[in-house]
Formats: sequence, structure tokens, C-alpha cells
Amino acid sequence: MSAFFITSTGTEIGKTLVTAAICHQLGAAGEKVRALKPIISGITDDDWATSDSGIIADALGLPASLDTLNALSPFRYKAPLAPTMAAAAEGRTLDYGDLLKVCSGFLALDGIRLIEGVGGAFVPLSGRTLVADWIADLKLPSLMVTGSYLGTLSHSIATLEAMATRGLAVKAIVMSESAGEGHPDLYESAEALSKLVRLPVMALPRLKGDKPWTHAPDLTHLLS
Ligand SMILES: Nc1ncnc2c1ncn2[C@@H]1O[C@H](COP(=O)(O)OP(=O)(O)OP(=O)(O)O)[C@@H](O)[C@H]1O
Ligand SMILES: C[C@H](N)[C@H](N)CCCCCC(=O)O
Ligand SMILES: [Mg+2]
Repeated sequence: MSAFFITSTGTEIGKTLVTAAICHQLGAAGEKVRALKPIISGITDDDWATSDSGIIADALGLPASLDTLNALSPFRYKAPLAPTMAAAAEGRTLDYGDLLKVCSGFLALDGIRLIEGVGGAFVPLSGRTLVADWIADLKLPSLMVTGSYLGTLSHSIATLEAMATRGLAVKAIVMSESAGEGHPDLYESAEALSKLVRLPVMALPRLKGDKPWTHAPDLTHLLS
């Protein structure tokens, strides 16, 4: 069974939405699916239902318990910052060796496994270790989530090129329609990007409802 890393060009772009949608869709199709959001910042243990961890737990049909939170997101920080900064704000540092141990345990399990990163693909985790180093150490292909805001073409190409120099494989791109008005047309931007990067680029329109990830079009085909 396959495993994928979900990364992005930045933060608040749509990684969790895509991760939750894929979990929801695979679960509904009767597939064994697992997800891990090992590092999360901007979270407190007494209010995490609406956090990435809470959304992923919901999409997996897991109880919103502390056991679930500890299993899904063992590296948690209160400040909504890069892990290096968020951990330092608590007088801590993220133990990268422990992170890799958690991930290898998860990747040894059965089913389709998804690991959501944190922010964009070059966010610092600990010292000079970046999300891109983490992806390389896990040897996973990525799904990259981009936005549809003006500027996303350069951000997307730059991220892909930087990942390529590190030998990181990107399977597909999801262009998730950015909130607000005045953005370029989603479908025209997705088409423009796909011509430049020779990768499948799926346009994901703005989804409605309190659980938008339940209304996404099929994303599971991107994994095959
Ligand atoms: N296509 C979309 N339709 C509706 N809502 C969206 C869409 N894309 C993103 N969002 C919303 O935008 C917000 C940010 O998305 P999300 O949490 O998935 O970002 P992220 O990349 O996981 O951020 P982080 O770096 O913090 O993990 C969420 O409220 C999410 O539901
Ligand atoms: C708080 C936020 N939603 C993410 N969890 C962390 C994003 C860190 C981004 C750091 C950076 O690229 O400047
Ligand atoms: Mg997220």
C-alpha cells in the first residue's frame, strides 16, 4: 500500500483540507487509510476540535480524545509559528530523531498512509533541518497543495524547483481556490501551471459547509 507526504507552498493553503478529503473519500470507499499530522503549532490540548488534528481525526472517524491527539500529533506547540520558533517560545526544541521514529512506526502500518507537513515545504523544524529534509528522510512522494491567489505560479514553481534539486518527487499538485475576491481564475491558473511543470494540477474550487472536506471532488485518483 502507498504512502504520501502532503506539503505546500506555504501555510493556510489547504493541506489539511486535502488530507481530510482524501481520508474521507478512501474511508467511504472501504479502503484502509491512516493519517498523521505529527507536528502542529497554534494548538492547545483543551481546544483542538477545530485544529488540523481535530479535522483529520474527524475525517478518519476517530474519537476526539487525548489518546487520538497524542497519536495523530505528538509534537504540539502553542504559538502559531514555525516549529523552531514555536518550540523555542516554550523553552523546547523539536527532537528530529523522535519525529523520524514516530513516522517510521506509522509508515510500518498497513493501508494508505498520509503524513501532513507543517506550513510550506521549507519550514524549519529544528536547527537547520527543514520540512524538505524530513520528506527526503522519509523517502515519500509528495502531493503539493498550492493556492489560486496572484503570486501562486511563482511560489509553486519555486517550491517545485527547490524540491527537485533535493530529489523530492511530487506526484501531483492540488490548486485549492484561495478565499476572497479578485484572484485570477482558478481553472486558468491551474492550466497555466500544469503547462509549466508537467505534473497533474487539479483545480479544487472553494468548498462550502462546516466540513468542506466532505464536499470535495474525488482526489483519490491523484494517488494512483
Ligand atoms: N478549496 C477550499 N475550499 C474551502 N475552504 C478551503 C479551501 N482551501 C482551504 N480552505 C480553508 O482554508 C483554511 C486553511 O486551510 P488548511 O487548514 O487546509 O491549510 P493548511 O495548508 O493545512 O495550513 P497549515 O500550514 O496550518 O497546516 C481552512 O479553514 C480550510 O478549510
Ligand atoms: C501556524 C500555522 N498554521 C502553521 N501551523 C505553521 C506555519 C509556519 C510557517 C513558517 C514560515 O514559513 O514562515
Ligand atoms: Mg494543516
